[in-house]
Amino acid sequence: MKHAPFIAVEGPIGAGKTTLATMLAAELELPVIKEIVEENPFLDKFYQNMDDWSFQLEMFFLCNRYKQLEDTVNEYINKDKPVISDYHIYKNLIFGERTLKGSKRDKYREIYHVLTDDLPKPDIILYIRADLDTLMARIAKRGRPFEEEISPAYMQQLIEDYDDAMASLAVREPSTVIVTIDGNKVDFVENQEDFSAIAAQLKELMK
Ligand SMILES: Nc1ncnc2c1ncn2[C@@H]1O[C@H](COP(=O)(O)OP(=O)(O)OP(=O)(O)O)[C@@H](O)[C@H]1O
Ligand SMILES: Nc1nc(=O)c2ncn([C@H]3C[C@H](O)[C@@H](CO)O3)c2[nH]1
Repeated sequence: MKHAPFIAVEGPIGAGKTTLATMLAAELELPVIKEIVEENPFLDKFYQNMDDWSFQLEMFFLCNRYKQLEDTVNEYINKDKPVISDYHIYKNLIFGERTLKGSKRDKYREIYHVLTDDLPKPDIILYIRADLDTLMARIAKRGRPFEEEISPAYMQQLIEDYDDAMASLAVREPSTVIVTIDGNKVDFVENQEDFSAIAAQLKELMK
């Protein structure tokens, strides 16, 4: 790669993004950027009533991620240092298109593009796919109280939205390398060989 890569781990809720990004950062000695979850004042309310709270929540995520991306650009990308993040800012659009309706969705889409279109995007995406049963089990095991309200229908929709979004990103931005990881079969937590294979592939891509 001509410049130090910007790497993002993506996938639906509970796919293992933070887990994998943290493990890869330790293995490859990369700085890691993580989503701030616990301080989000709207998540709890959103899961109880999505229609009432989606705009506040999506705007909160967008503003936070915009700030984090700005910092990442200044601290790493402009200094040609590699970095790994446990999300891609594009996920704002994946969620926003699903949770918002009508004019709020139109306004949000516009704001998303105004804020992010001129900012650097990840060169490499590690996309973790997993089926509904696997994801619901992981979310339950993790046990965040506000996520008890997550319905299988919402999750199934997100799984499909993520597949569509990654396919359209591959067409729109062919220079982005997307590595798809089958999270049902590949177990980077319990199986050292599985983790080593992902780390080796990433090292190769970073050259
Ligand atoms: N391959 C795996 N095998 C078993 N457990 C896993 C695996 N990957 C993640 N987990 C567990 O599943 C839960 C969710 O993982 P994690 O928090 O990394 O997901 P995430 O994709 O970052 O979630 P979110 O979308 O909410 O940010 C955690 O309890 C984690 O320990
Ligand atoms: N609606 C919505 N929009 C987002 O951009 C977004 N990003 C993450 N999440 C949810 C998933 C986990 O519950 C929790 C932690 O990732 O927050 C989101 N929800």
